[in-house]
Amino acid sequence: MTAAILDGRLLAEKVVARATGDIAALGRAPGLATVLVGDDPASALYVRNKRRQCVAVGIRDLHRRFDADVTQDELAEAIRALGDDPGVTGILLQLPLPPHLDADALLALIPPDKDVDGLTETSAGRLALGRPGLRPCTPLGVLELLDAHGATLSGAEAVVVGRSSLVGKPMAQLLLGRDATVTVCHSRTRDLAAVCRRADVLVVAAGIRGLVAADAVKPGATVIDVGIHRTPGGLRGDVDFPAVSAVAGAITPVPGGVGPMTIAMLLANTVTAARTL
Ligand SMILES: Nc1nc(=O)c2c([nH]1)NC[C@@H]1CN(c3ccc(C(=O)N[C@@H](CCC(=O)O)C(=O)O)cc3)C=[N+]21
Repeated sequence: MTAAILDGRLLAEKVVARATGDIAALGRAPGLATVLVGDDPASALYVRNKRRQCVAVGIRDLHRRFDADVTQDELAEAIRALGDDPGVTGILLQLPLPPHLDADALLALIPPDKDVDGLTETSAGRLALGRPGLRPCTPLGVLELLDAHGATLSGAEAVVVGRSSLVGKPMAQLLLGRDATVTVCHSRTRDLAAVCRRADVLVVAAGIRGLVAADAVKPGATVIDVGIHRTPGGLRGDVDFPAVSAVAGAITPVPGGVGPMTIAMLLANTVTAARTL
């Protein structure tokens, strides 16, 4: 079998087109404040892509950049100011931060209704309790990919590999919200391959290159690869793509899978936040 390729670039274009229409209907431009600290090249690249796409759909680009040695207090003051600014409808604090900064304390300063990344305690609590709120972009993008493919989630066996606050945990909760039977695996999971083999829907967000091999995939399963690793041969994911695509029913490529969807859902969340503010 050769798996169907779930094209994240194509689907992202559709989500972006929808956001563009929604912004036109809104009648006023949302404003997204991206906050970048230091000059990690990967973070700088992601933020640049986010800003470029914002501008393309009619979101005002309210970028703030800080040197790597910025103090907690300076950054806190800046985030508070963005929170108070009515022209700022969304705030994204790019992670990771340099080790001397307390990311949780800074995230806590983002007003929940401007939390377009869905990472504040309030947003996480709303998701955990099944209440309306802003959801983290990457898991939301994964759900869009699954829906566009026509994957059945209700009653399905879903396995999530990874338990981060950014992806694994919210992913599991979103899948639960869609009535999947959800198992979460992590670095201490005994016989990872055996658990993964149960999955109809397998979402891999472990941050370990090539972690999931063909023997961890049930024939016909839908495999979503959230990993992203820069190698001499190009970008690779957490899934051994050549081997797994011979077994799976559908699979996301890296690049061109989940990554573009993450940015598209940020734009969608920015529209949602602007509408409710
Ligand atoms: N507060 C916060 N929110 C985030 O959403 C966030 C973050 N911090 N920190 C880092 C991760 C990573 N992330 C990606 C976004 C887009 C691509 C993306 O567009 N990837 C392209 C390839 C781009 C490339 O060439 O590197 C693709 O997969 O096709 C990848 C990764 C968002 N993150």
